[in-house]
Amino acid sequence: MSSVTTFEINEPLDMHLHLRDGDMLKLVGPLTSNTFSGALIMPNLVPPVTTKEALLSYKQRIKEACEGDTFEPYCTLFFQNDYSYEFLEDVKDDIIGIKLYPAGITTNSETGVSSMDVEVLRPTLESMSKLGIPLCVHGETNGFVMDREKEFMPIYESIAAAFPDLTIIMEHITTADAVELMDKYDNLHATVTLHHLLITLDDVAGGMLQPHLFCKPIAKRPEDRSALLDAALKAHPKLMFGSDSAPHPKHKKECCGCAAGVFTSPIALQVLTELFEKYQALENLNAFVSLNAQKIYNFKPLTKKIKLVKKDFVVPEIYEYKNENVVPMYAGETLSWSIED
Ligand SMILES: NC(=O)N[C@@H](CC(=O)O)C(=O)O
Ligand SMILES: [Zn+2]
Ligand SMILES: [Zn+2]
Repeated sequence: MSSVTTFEINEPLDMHLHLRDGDMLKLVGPLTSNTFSGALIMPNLVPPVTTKEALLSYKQRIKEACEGDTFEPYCTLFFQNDYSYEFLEDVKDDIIGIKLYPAGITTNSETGVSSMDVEVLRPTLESMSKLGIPLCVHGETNGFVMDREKEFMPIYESIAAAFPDLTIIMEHITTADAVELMDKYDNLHATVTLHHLLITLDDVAGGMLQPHLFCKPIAKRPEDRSALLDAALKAHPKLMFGSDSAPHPKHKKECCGCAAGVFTSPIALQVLTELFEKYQALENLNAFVSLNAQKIYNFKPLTKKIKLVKKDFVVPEIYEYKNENVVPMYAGETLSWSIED
């Protein structure tokens, strides 16, 4: 049996990424821009990105932090019920989509929408649909934590049915229900993270509590992980890679009241390669981390070829810059694939 020792990924894209701001942005930005051709940047800053000025200046700060002529930040706005058609028309070419958060459901979502009623959301969604602006959604209710995504499925259905021309992305799906729903409406798509392909609730809380694996939505059951993994390994055309890499400083994770978010940027491509190799699905990896997103969002990314080699990579215990720091998933562990320098 021949075993693969090198693998090339073209134009890797991370379609759900948190880069934060200030020194944290300077710390984590390069850890994505070194290997990815582009990424969809989440707008949940404090305060969230809701104006053209905030959007353009954030994009500029990202470009500076990422020294990016080889990395494109695809920015998003934080959904509001009262965006006017004229405003959206004006900002359309500067964004890849708009991110909708139910109020208070996850990190920095306090100013999200308080009703998911289609009629309440209609004005903004109608304009987005007309202008061809995709809608990205954090799809969780405020129900029992393991059922929040499942309970959100009827809401996705109501939006998908009411706005058949609106491209909708169910962000960071974690359940078999969401995988199933994706095929029911032409306009429904999804991102899935690396960690949700790997872990279940058992890894988070089955033994000693693992704060670095705590995120929203919480990791679910083995059967959910299997459904996600099956869809990813076959590069289901409506599914894209979105790391949801969400850095929080170590003291906000290793404490009482741990912040939600798993930091995976520096290990994402190595671990994806390991995973797709393990299941003999490497031929589908380029579609999962790039081509599917290009088709769904209809764009051409910057050219970038990343070569992975089968060589041990010891994941740093911590990444630091000035007063900021962040602990990556698999800190201190050894991965079997590395990025070639
Ligand atoms: N996923 C998370 O647990 N946290 C994200 C927010 C989000 O994507 O919901 C963050 O911004 O920290
Ligand atoms: Zn989210
Ligand atoms: Zn996120």
